[in-house]
Amino acid sequence: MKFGIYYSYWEREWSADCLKYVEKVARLGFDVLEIAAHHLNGYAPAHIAEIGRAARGNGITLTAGLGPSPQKNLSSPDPAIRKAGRAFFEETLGNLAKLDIHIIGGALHSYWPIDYSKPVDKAGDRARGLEGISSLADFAAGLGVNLCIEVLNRFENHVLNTAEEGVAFVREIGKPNVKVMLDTFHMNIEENGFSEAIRTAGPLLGHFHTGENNRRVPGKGRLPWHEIGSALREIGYGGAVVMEPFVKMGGGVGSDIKVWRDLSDDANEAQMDEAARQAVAFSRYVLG
Ligand SMILES: O=C(CO)[C@H](O)[C@H](O)[C@H](O)CO
Ligand SMILES: [Mn+2]
Repeated sequence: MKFGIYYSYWEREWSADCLKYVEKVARLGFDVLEIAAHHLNGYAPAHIAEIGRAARGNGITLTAGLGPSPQKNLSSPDPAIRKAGRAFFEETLGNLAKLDIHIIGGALHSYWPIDYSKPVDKAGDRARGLEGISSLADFAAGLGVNLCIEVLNRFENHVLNTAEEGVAFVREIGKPNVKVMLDTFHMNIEENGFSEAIRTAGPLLGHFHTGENNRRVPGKGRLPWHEIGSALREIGYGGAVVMEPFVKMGGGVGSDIKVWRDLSDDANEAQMDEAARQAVAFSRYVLG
Protein backbone atom coordinates (compact mmCIF):
# COMPACT_ATOMS: atom_id res chain seq x y z
CA MET A 1 0.00 0.00 0.00
CA LYS A 2 1.12 3.52 -0.72
CA PHE A 3 -0.16 6.48 1.28
CA GLY A 4 -1.15 9.80 -0.16
CA ILE A 5 -3.07 13.02 0.27
CA TYR A 6 -5.20 15.14 -2.07
CA TYR A 7 -3.69 18.64 -2.17
CA SER A 8 -7.17 20.16 -1.92
CA TYR A 9 -6.64 19.76 1.87
CA TRP A 10 -4.65 22.98 1.68
CA GLU A 11 -6.44 24.74 -1.19
CA ARG A 12 -9.73 26.53 -1.85
CA GLU A 13 -9.80 25.94 -5.63
CA TRP A 14 -9.47 22.74 -7.69
CA SER A 15 -7.43 24.82 -10.14
CA ALA A 16 -4.69 25.56 -7.57
CA ASP A 17 -1.16 24.77 -8.68
CA CYS A 18 0.04 21.42 -7.34
CA LEU A 19 3.78 21.99 -7.79
CA LYS A 20 4.50 23.33 -4.31
CA TYR A 21 2.84 20.30 -2.70
CA VAL A 22 5.20 17.73 -4.22
CA GLU A 23 8.10 18.57 -1.92
CA LYS A 24 5.79 19.34 1.02
CA VAL A 25 4.02 15.97 1.05
CA ALA A 26 7.31 14.09 0.63
CA ARG A 27 8.64 15.95 3.68
CA LEU A 28 5.49 15.10 5.66
CA GLY A 29 5.93 11.37 5.02
CA PHE A 30 3.59 10.64 2.08
CA ASP A 31 4.37 8.44 -0.95
CA VAL A 32 1.57 9.80 -3.14
CA LEU A 33 0.23 13.24 -4.04
CA GLU A 34 -3.21 13.37 -5.61
CA ILE A 35 -3.75 16.33 -7.90
CA ALA A 36 -6.97 17.73 -9.33
CA ALA A 37 -7.35 16.95 -13.03
CA HIS A 38 -10.05 19.60 -13.53
CA HIS A 39 -7.71 22.23 -14.99
CA LEU A 40 -4.74 20.11 -15.98
CA ASN A 41 -5.34 20.90 -19.66
CA GLY A 42 -4.69 24.57 -18.83
CA TYR A 43 -1.18 23.87 -17.51
CA ALA A 44 1.63 24.91 -19.87
CA PRO A 45 3.67 21.95 -21.21
CA ALA A 46 6.79 23.30 -19.46
CA HIS A 47 4.90 23.36 -16.16
CA ILE A 48 3.73 19.79 -16.63
CA ALA A 49 7.34 18.77 -17.25
CA GLU A 50 8.44 20.63 -14.10
CA ILE A 51 5.81 18.88 -11.95
CA GLY A 52 6.92 15.51 -13.34
CA ARG A 53 10.56 16.30 -12.53
CA ALA A 54 9.65 17.42 -9.00
CA ALA A 55 7.70 14.19 -8.41
CA ARG A 56 10.60 12.04 -9.62
CA GLY A 57 13.11 14.06 -7.61
CA ASN A 58 11.08 13.73 -4.41
CA GLY A 59 10.16 10.06 -4.91
CA ILE A 60 6.46 10.97 -5.10
CA THR A 61 3.90 9.04 -7.14
CA LEU A 62 1.14 11.23 -8.54
CA THR A 63 -2.51 10.23 -8.85
CA ALA A 64 -5.38 12.35 -10.17
CA GLY A 65 -8.84 13.19 -8.84
CA LEU A 66 -11.70 14.59 -10.87
CA GLY A 67 -15.26 15.70 -10.39
CA PRO A 68 -16.30 16.28 -14.03
CA SER A 69 -18.23 19.49 -14.64
CA PRO A 70 -21.80 19.35 -16.06
CA GLN A 71 -20.36 20.51 -19.42
CA LYS A 72 -17.99 17.48 -19.54
CA ASN A 73 -20.54 14.92 -18.40
CA LEU A 74 -20.19 11.57 -20.20
CA SER A 75 -23.72 10.63 -19.09
CA SER A 76 -25.50 13.76 -20.30
CA PRO A 77 -28.63 13.22 -22.43
CA ASP A 78 -27.20 15.91 -24.73
CA PRO A 79 -24.87 14.30 -27.32
CA ALA A 80 -22.91 17.58 -27.70
CA ILE A 81 -22.04 17.51 -23.99
CA ARG A 82 -21.04 13.84 -24.16
CA LYS A 83 -18.80 14.71 -27.12
CA ALA A 84 -17.23 17.61 -25.18
CA GLY A 85 -16.72 15.22 -22.26
CA ARG A 86 -14.96 12.71 -24.47
CA ALA A 87 -12.65 15.38 -25.92
CA PHE A 88 -11.91 16.68 -22.41
CA PHE A 89 -11.06 13.18 -21.18
CA GLU A 90 -8.81 12.44 -24.16
CA GLU A 91 -6.81 15.62 -23.59
CA THR A 92 -6.71 15.07 -19.81
CA LEU A 93 -5.59 11.46 -20.16
CA GLY A 94 -2.77 12.56 -22.48
CA ASN A 95 -1.61 15.04 -19.84
CA LEU A 96 -1.86 12.42 -17.09
CA ALA A 97 0.42 10.15 -19.11
CA LYS A 98 2.97 12.98 -19.42
CA LEU A 99 3.00 13.18 -15.61
CA ASP A 100 3.44 9.41 -15.32
CA ILE A 101 0.00 9.26 -13.65
CA HIS A 102 -1.63 5.84 -13.90
CA ILE A 103 -4.74 6.41 -11.81
CA ILE A 104 -7.59 8.85 -12.15
CA GLY A 105 -10.47 8.58 -9.69
CA GLY A 106 -13.82 10.27 -9.23
CA ALA A 107 -17.34 10.22 -10.64
CA LEU A 108 -15.84 9.90 -14.13
CA HIS A 109 -19.03 8.29 -15.41
CA SER A 110 -21.17 11.29 -14.44
CA TYR A 111 -20.70 14.84 -13.19
CA TRP A 112 -20.13 16.20 -9.72
CA PRO A 113 -21.63 17.48 -7.52
CA ILE A 114 -25.11 16.72 -8.85
CA ASP A 115 -27.60 19.53 -9.24
CA TYR A 116 -30.65 18.03 -7.56
CA SER A 117 -32.89 20.92 -8.56
CA LYS A 118 -33.15 19.04 -11.90
CA PRO A 119 -35.09 15.77 -12.38
CA VAL A 120 -33.06 12.61 -11.72
CA ASP A 121 -32.81 9.86 -14.34
CA LYS A 122 -30.71 7.22 -12.64
CA ALA A 123 -31.22 4.45 -15.21
CA GLY A 124 -30.58 6.73 -18.19
CA ASP A 125 -27.52 8.36 -16.61
CA ARG A 126 -26.12 4.97 -15.64
CA ALA A 127 -26.56 3.58 -19.17
CA ARG A 128 -24.98 6.62 -20.85
CA GLY A 129 -22.16 6.79 -18.27
CA LEU A 130 -21.47 3.11 -18.78
CA GLU A 131 -21.26 3.57 -22.53
CA GLY A 132 -18.99 6.64 -22.11
CA ILE A 133 -16.53 4.87 -19.80
CA SER A 134 -16.60 1.64 -21.84
CA SER A 135 -15.69 3.47 -25.00
CA LEU A 136 -12.96 5.49 -23.24
CA ALA A 137 -11.36 2.50 -21.49
CA ASP A 138 -9.13 1.29 -24.35
CA PHE A 139 -7.93 4.83 -25.06
CA ALA A 140 -6.97 5.16 -21.37
CA ALA A 141 -5.35 1.71 -21.39
CA GLY A 142 -3.21 2.77 -24.35
CA LEU A 143 -1.82 5.52 -22.11
CA GLY A 144 -1.43 3.18 -19.13
CA VAL A 145 -4.19 4.87 -17.10
CA ASN A 146 -6.75 3.12 -14.88
CA LEU A 147 -10.18 4.73 -14.69
CA CYS A 148 -11.34 4.38 -11.07
CA ILE A 149 -15.06 4.95 -10.70
CA GLU A 150 -15.82 6.51 -7.34
CA VAL A 151 -18.85 5.43 -5.36
CA LEU A 152 -20.31 8.57 -3.76
CA ASN A 153 -22.99 9.25 -1.19
CA ARG A 154 -26.55 10.05 -2.27
CA PHE A 155 -26.21 13.80 -1.67
CA GLU A 156 -23.37 14.10 -4.21
CA ASN A 157 -24.36 11.60 -6.89
CA HIS A 158 -27.23 9.27 -7.70
CA VAL A 159 -25.71 6.74 -10.11
CA LEU A 160 -23.46 4.67 -7.81
CA ASN A 161 -23.95 4.92 -4.04
CA THR A 162 -22.72 1.54 -2.80
CA ALA A 163 -19.82 -0.80 -3.42
CA GLU A 164 -22.33 -3.30 -4.81
CA GLU A 165 -23.56 -0.78 -7.39
CA GLY A 166 -19.95 0.16 -8.23
CA VAL A 167 -18.95 -3.47 -8.73
CA ALA A 168 -21.97 -4.20 -10.95
CA PHE A 169 -21.11 -1.16 -13.10
CA VAL A 170 -17.44 -2.07 -13.44
CA ARG A 171 -18.22 -5.76 -14.13
CA GLU A 172 -20.63 -4.76 -16.87
CA ILE A 173 -17.87 -2.69 -18.48
CA GLY A 174 -15.49 -5.64 -18.11
CA LYS A 175 -12.25 -3.82 -18.95
CA PRO A 176 -9.15 -4.52 -16.86
CA ASN A 177 -8.30 -0.82 -16.47
CA VAL A 178 -11.75 0.21 -15.21
CA LYS A 179 -11.89 -0.25 -11.45
CA VAL A 180 -14.03 0.58 -8.44
CA MET A 181 -13.02 3.36 -6.08
CA LEU A 182 -14.29 3.60 -2.52
CA ASP A 183 -14.09 6.49 -0.07
CA THR A 184 -14.60 5.96 3.66
CA PHE A 185 -16.55 9.23 4.07
CA HIS A 186 -19.17 8.08 1.54
CA MET A 187 -19.12 4.48 2.80
CA ASN A 188 -19.94 5.70 6.29
CA ILE A 189 -23.19 7.14 4.93
CA GLU A 190 -24.26 4.40 2.54
CA GLU A 191 -22.79 1.00 3.41
CA ASN A 192 -24.11 -1.54 5.92
CA GLY A 193 -20.54 -2.27 6.95
CA PHE A 194 -17.01 -1.24 5.99
CA SER A 195 -15.51 -4.76 5.77
CA GLU A 196 -18.47 -6.02 3.79
CA ALA A 197 -18.15 -3.18 1.25
CA ILE A 198 -14.38 -3.60 0.89
CA ARG A 199 -14.81 -7.36 0.43
CA THR A 200 -17.52 -6.72 -2.18
CA ALA A 201 -15.05 -4.62 -4.18
CA GLY A 202 -12.26 -7.20 -3.63
CA PRO A 203 -9.88 -7.42 -6.59
CA LEU A 204 -11.82 -4.74 -8.45
CA LEU A 205 -10.78 -2.07 -5.92
CA GLY A 206 -8.50 0.27 -7.85
CA HIS A 207 -8.23 3.32 -5.62
CA PHE A 208 -9.18 4.21 -2.06
CA HIS A 209 -9.95 7.55 -0.40
CA THR A 210 -9.92 8.02 3.32
CA GLY A 211 -11.52 10.69 5.44
CA GLU A 212 -13.31 10.75 8.76
CA ASN A 213 -17.09 10.85 9.22
CA ASN A 214 -16.83 14.66 9.05
CA ARG A 215 -13.90 14.73 6.60
CA ARG A 216 -11.24 15.60 9.14
CA VAL A 217 -7.92 13.78 8.78
CA PRO A 218 -7.96 10.04 9.56
CA GLY A 219 -7.52 9.49 13.28
CA LYS A 220 -9.49 12.54 14.43
CA GLY A 221 -13.00 11.15 14.11
CA ARG A 222 -14.91 7.97 14.77
CA LEU A 223 -14.47 5.69 11.75
CA PRO A 224 -13.43 2.09 12.57
CA TRP A 225 -9.91 2.27 11.12
CA HIS A 226 -8.79 -1.13 12.45
CA GLU A 227 -11.76 -2.80 10.73
CA ILE A 228 -11.03 -0.91 7.50
CA GLY A 229 -7.33 -1.89 7.66
CA SER A 230 -8.12 -5.56 8.27
CA ALA A 231 -10.50 -5.65 5.31
CA LEU A 232 -7.96 -3.97 3.00
CA ARG A 233 -5.31 -6.50 4.06
CA GLU A 234 -7.79 -9.37 3.67
CA ILE A 235 -8.46 -8.51 0.02
CA GLY A 236 -4.71 -7.99 -0.54
CA TYR A 237 -5.17 -4.35 -1.57
CA GLY A 238 -1.84 -3.09 -2.87
CA GLY A 239 -2.94 0.24 -4.34
CA ALA A 240 -2.93 3.80 -3.07
CA VAL A 241 -4.73 4.94 0.06
CA VAL A 242 -5.22 8.67 -0.42
CA MET A 243 -6.58 10.76 2.40
CA GLU A 244 -9.01 13.43 1.30
CA PRO A 245 -9.60 15.69 4.27
CA PHE A 246 -11.59 18.91 3.90
CA VAL A 247 -11.39 21.17 6.92
CA LYS A 248 -11.44 24.76 5.65
CA MET A 249 -14.30 26.80 4.26
CA GLY A 250 -14.26 28.85 1.11
CA GLY A 251 -13.82 28.85 -2.66
CA GLY A 252 -15.01 26.24 -5.12
CA VAL A 253 -13.69 23.39 -2.95
CA GLY A 254 -15.53 24.63 0.16
CA SER A 255 -18.79 25.05 -1.73
CA ASP A 256 -18.59 21.74 -3.68
CA ILE A 257 -17.75 19.85 -0.48
CA LYS A 258 -20.17 21.96 1.61
CA VAL A 259 -17.82 23.03 4.33
CA TRP A 260 -19.67 25.69 6.28
CA ARG A 261 -17.50 25.82 9.41
CA ASP A 262 -13.84 25.52 10.20
CA LEU A 263 -13.04 21.91 11.12
CA SER A 264 -9.32 22.51 11.57
CA ASP A 265 -9.38 24.18 14.99
CA ASP A 266 -8.37 27.35 13.10
CA ALA A 267 -5.09 25.75 12.10
CA ASN A 268 -2.42 27.78 10.32
CA GLU A 269 -0.41 26.16 7.53
CA ALA A 270 2.23 24.72 9.88
CA GLN A 271 -0.51 23.18 12.05
CA MET A 272 -2.28 21.82 8.95
CA ASP A 273 1.03 20.23 7.92
CA GLU A 274 1.51 18.71 11.35
CA ALA A 275 -2.02 17.23 11.33
CA ALA A 276 -1.31 15.68 7.90
CA ARG A 277 2.04 14.30 9.14
CA GLN A 278 0.35 12.66 12.11
CA ALA A 279 -2.50 11.35 9.96
CA VAL A 280 -0.18 9.59 7.52
CA ALA A 281 1.78 8.02 10.38
CA PHE A 282 -1.54 6.87 11.87
CA SER A 283 -2.74 5.55 8.49
CA ARG A 284 0.43 3.54 7.91
CA TYR A 285 0.13 2.05 11.38
CA VAL A 286 -3.54 1.16 11.24
CA LEU A 287 -4.13 0.40 7.53
CA GLY A 288 -0.75 -0.77 6.19
O1 LIG B 1 -15.02 12.27 -2.54
C1 LIG B 1 -15.14 13.10 -3.41
C2 LIG B 1 -16.22 14.10 -3.36
O2 LIG B 1 -16.95 14.05 -2.19
C3 LIG B 1 -14.21 13.07 -4.59
O3 LIG B 1 -13.19 12.16 -4.35
C4 LIG B 1 -13.52 14.35 -4.99
O4 LIG B 1 -13.55 15.30 -3.98
C5 LIG B 1 -14.03 14.95 -6.28
O5 LIG B 1 -14.12 13.97 -7.24
C6 LIG B 1 -13.11 16.07 -6.79
O6 LIG B 1 -11.88 15.57 -7.26
MN1 LIG C 1 -13.32 10.90 -2.50
